[in-house]
Amino acid sequence: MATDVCNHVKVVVRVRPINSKEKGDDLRKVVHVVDGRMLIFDPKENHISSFGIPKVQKRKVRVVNKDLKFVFDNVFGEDSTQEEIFENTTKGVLDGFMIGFNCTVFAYGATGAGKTHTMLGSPDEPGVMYRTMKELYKRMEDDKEEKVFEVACSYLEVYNEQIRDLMTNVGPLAVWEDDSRKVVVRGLSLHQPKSADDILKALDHGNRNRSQHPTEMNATSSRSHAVFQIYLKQQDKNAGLNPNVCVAKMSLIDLAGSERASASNARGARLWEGSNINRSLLALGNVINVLADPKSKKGHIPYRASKLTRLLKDSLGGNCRTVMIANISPSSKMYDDTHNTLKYADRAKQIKSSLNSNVVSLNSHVGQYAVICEKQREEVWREAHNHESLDNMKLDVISLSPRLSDSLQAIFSGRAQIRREQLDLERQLKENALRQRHSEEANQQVHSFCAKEKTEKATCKHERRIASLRTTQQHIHDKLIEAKKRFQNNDDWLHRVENEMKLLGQNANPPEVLEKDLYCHRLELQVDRTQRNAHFNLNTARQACSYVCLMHRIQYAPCTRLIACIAADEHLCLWLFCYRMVNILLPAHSRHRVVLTAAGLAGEIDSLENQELEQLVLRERGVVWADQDTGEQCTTDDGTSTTGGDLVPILSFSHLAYHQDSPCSESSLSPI
Ligand SMILES: Nc1ncnc2c1ncn2[C@@H]1O[C@H](COP(=O)(O)OP(=O)(O)OP(=O)(O)O)[C@@H](O)[C@H]1O
Repeated sequence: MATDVCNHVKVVVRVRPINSKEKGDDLRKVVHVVDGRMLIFDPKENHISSFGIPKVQKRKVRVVNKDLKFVFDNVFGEDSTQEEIFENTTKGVLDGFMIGFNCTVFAYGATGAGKTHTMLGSPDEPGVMYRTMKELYKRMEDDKEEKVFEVACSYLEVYNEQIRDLMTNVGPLAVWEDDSRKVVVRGLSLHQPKSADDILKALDHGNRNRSQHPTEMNATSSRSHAVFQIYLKQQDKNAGLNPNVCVAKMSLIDLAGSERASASNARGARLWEGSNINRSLLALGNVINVLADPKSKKGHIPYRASKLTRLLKDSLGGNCRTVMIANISPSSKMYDDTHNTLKYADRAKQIKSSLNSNVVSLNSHVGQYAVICEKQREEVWREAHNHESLDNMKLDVISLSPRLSDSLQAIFSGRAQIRREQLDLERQLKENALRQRHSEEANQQVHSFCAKEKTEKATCKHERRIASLRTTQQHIHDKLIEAKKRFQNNDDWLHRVENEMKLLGQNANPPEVLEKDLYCHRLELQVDRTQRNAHFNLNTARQACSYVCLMHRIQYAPCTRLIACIAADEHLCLWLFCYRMVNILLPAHSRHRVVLTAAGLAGEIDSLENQELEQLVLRERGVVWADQDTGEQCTTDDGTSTTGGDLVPILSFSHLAYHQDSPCSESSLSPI
């Protein structure tokens, strides 16, 4: 179903009716709609209709007929209705949207060709935006028994390469990509309409803020690209423990007119405006060209060339279902513009996109998604540093610095993500080891105290459990290896960016601003790591203590006094430490209270308290280990000695099975 809904970019053409300005002696129709899919541009004599005047006399403007045949997914003639347009464009796209695909519908065409009429319409004849929302609300209502929906929308314009929130009339706003490479406009307001009519009001409100100026072709010409975005989050109501959450974005875009500045006789500010419009439309065209070119390897898609293409990055060719509505006038007055629009639309028709639904199973595919994210981030990097542009342009600090800065941002957020995953996997490994050990212990105890029939049964159960735990362990190991590889890739990528930074600076020194950027990222990562390690240590400490207490039949409760000082980054020492503390310290002293302190555990224990605790620990260590041969040594079951640095025996838990050798073995067997 999904591939059916989403296997190509749909391109439709809408021909608007001739208006009064286009009815003149020297004008004629240059578009002949053959049927619902085909039109002829600048047709030969026999197709030409010349507004009721004998055509032969009226053919003054163009001598040569191009007679170009264009085929599109749909061609709508002059008398097409708003309803028809909606039914054949966005309505179909809504099917994909409802199952989690990003969707984009945009109206392209010269000034006065009918884009705003198509997208927005009028109160009497509402356009695609309103009808889409109405249909969306209807579908949500139909599905409300099975799903929980949340809708939000935003409305912005891109005017003179600046983004402005049309709902709040605030701007300029910055566009960037978040960790998962979703396009985000910083500071853009999101609204939660209750009904489609709310939307109509919001659109009306937003449009009053839109940049409009009269042009020769249109008295109320929109000089900006208006982007209306709808975000839909849905979740199955009855999906049990594994609910599918799906968030999709639909962008409905009324582009600014694509006319050439020379044709529109623009001057001054209007000329500047026009050149910005054309620049972004040209950038959009270039993106479409690359996406449409079957020979292109799609290595570099120039999304970054304009604000518009940056905004549409996840709306063209990527994980997105796209409909382009090309609006044209049938009049020869707009001959060149119409021809250009048709060529543009024809090009867009070639885009083939491979789509993925945004449905994410909450507890699966995380690793897979992380891999995809990494790949995508690398793509950003490549895009930002494509070699052609580096060779051709002199290294320009002003233009390249922001790109490198973006790359650093992407690299470090990827890095933090991988680190978090690694830490989580390590924790899972620990837990798994703990469970295996626990099972071993339980089995041993059954063997020591129970009758033969019971031991056989217990062994069987134990073996099954161990087998399953080992499988899980292997699985976690694999994931760790995979995370390691991703970290390596991230590292390579960072080195490349660092080299670029050096190239960009002088005497192999990166520009100061980038160096600071890099330093800040490293610092952030370090803080993040320390905090996570501290939490990790704390949790591990709790588990270790409860486990060790369990083994020694000590009640693990707040009233138990065990002092464990855990050095950040050395969580493995913890096992040794807890073991010693419980095994050695407890029986020798009557104070039994668990105090867990982790270095760097900011916020939980202030430094004074920390110091006091450390001193207390050291004092107690001195007392406890005065009994031992050497300060930090303890004897394991096989007679070898371990230190804090020699962690293998600790990790194998071998010493725990032999607590009878320890000074506290007897007392530890009886609850305190
Ligand atoms: N299909 C149509 N049926 C009837 N009137 C139309 C149609 N398309 C456009 N018009 C009318 O033509 C005029 C110009 O249309 P519109 O403002 O939609 O053009 P546009 O492409 O958005 O122009 P611009 O880029 O300058 O904003 C408007 O008065 C509009 O009502």
